[in-house]
Amino acid sequence: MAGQQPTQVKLQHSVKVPQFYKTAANIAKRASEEHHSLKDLVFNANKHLNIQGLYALIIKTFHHEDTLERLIQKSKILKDRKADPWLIKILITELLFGKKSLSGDSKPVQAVLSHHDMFLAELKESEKAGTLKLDSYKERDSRPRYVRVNTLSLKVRAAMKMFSNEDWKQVCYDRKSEDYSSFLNRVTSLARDEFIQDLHIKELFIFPNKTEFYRHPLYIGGSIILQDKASCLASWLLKPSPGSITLDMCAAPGMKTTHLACLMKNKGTLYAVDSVRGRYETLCKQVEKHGATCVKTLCMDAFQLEAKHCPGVEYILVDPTCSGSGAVEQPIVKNREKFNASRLQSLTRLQSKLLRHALTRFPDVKRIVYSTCSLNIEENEMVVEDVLASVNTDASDPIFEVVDNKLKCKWIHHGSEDFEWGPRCIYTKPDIDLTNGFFIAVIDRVRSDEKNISRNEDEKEEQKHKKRKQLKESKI
Ligand SMILES: C[S@@+](CC[C@H](N)C(=O)[O-])C[C@H]1O[C@@H](n2cnc3c(N)ncnc32)[C@H](O)[C@@H]1O
Repeated sequence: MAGQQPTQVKLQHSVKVPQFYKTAANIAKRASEEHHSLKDLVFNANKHLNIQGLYALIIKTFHHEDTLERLIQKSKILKDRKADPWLIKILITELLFGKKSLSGDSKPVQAVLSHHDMFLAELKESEKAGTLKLDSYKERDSRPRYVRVNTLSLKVRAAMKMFSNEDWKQVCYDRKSEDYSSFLNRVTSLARDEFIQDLHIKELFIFPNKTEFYRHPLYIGGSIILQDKASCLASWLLKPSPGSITLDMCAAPGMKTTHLACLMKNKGTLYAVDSVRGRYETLCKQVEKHGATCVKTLCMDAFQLEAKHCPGVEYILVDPTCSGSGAVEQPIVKNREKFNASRLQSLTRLQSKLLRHALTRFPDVKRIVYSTCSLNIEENEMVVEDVLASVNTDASDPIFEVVDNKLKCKWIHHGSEDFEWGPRCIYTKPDIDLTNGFFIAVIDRVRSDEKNISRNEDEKEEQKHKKRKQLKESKI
């Protein structure tokens, strides 16, 4: 009997590190060292894995990164071992700050387990000595919790009432006369049982940092959405009118799409496009969950998108893939030079191409919002400058212009003064605005583009001709 035991143990304990941890380590490494967007990497991971759990474990690893590096150094766990340092960090995080257990017979798991007592003792000692350093990463995320009411299923007043019935106390102020700095002071001093309506976006409520809403019935039922204020501002500044035709060119996972549908009161048509299948599927789920019935989703490359796919588009949101350098949950780039050299260039190329496509392919468009969650001028003002210069061929009589936005007097950070129109854009800054870092430019058509219109007329004529020819041929 005793001889059978090892076989049973082997069946339960794999000698391989579970795929979940390997994926987590790989994503953490790429997000940290190459500065890929953490959210993009997680969303694009193998969909058979628990995506939410994966994201949570990586975030926890970043939260504790300083501590983990100290433990690795003190334990010498990596010495004489070929193990991937990120895998070791992920495993220690799971053991100390996550599930608090690890299973399997793989060498990295066994190595981490063999240091368990030492890790615990070390943590205890630093805590006693008061030297348990708070991670810089954790300190950075002092943002409050933003809760956007899905006005397609719940009125703002009704939501206020529901929260008040749950014993939340609403901080009241006069939204018309309040200045932005005093408002920010109110937000920073929210008590644990208080919430406040946002100064700019009336459907947005602000709760204290890290208030848990994932199990709240309003969240589960799709009546509230947990969306950072900076992200809400992009759709809010585009403000498509109800009944209009709008295009969300880089839509997944759909946070801004569902907000746009609310602003349009589900009237008109909102085309929501994304080219990555997995992300597109999430977009469809979000649209359905939040009752955004005016949305038509399209899984396609935005560069293939022409006016015939979404006729009459008046408003366009261009929110492309970016470095995510403004996102608070994004780890600090360790190898900035490597990142700058390789990735920034390809990102800015993609961003310019998408914005140019939005400006030149849709003859009825009157307003475009370009936004990124990056604080790099290369991905923001420089992209806008580059595209406007190529589209406005006659600089003295431009077709498109960056215009002032509704935040003019109630905002602190604007775009760079190195660009004549820079101060008309806005930046949100984590330490000031208590949001993710974001850039938003509102671009209006100020005159029609005759060349483009005539080209479109030509295209229409050509299509009519083709149809007539096909009809003739089918009759013969
Ligand atoms: C920053 S995310 C958009 C976030 C989204 N607007 C939201 O608020 O939830 C950028 C998206 O652009 C998509 N994307 C990138 N290049 C694209 C292209 N050529 N055509 C369509 N979608 C593209 C990516 O798949 C990604 O989902």
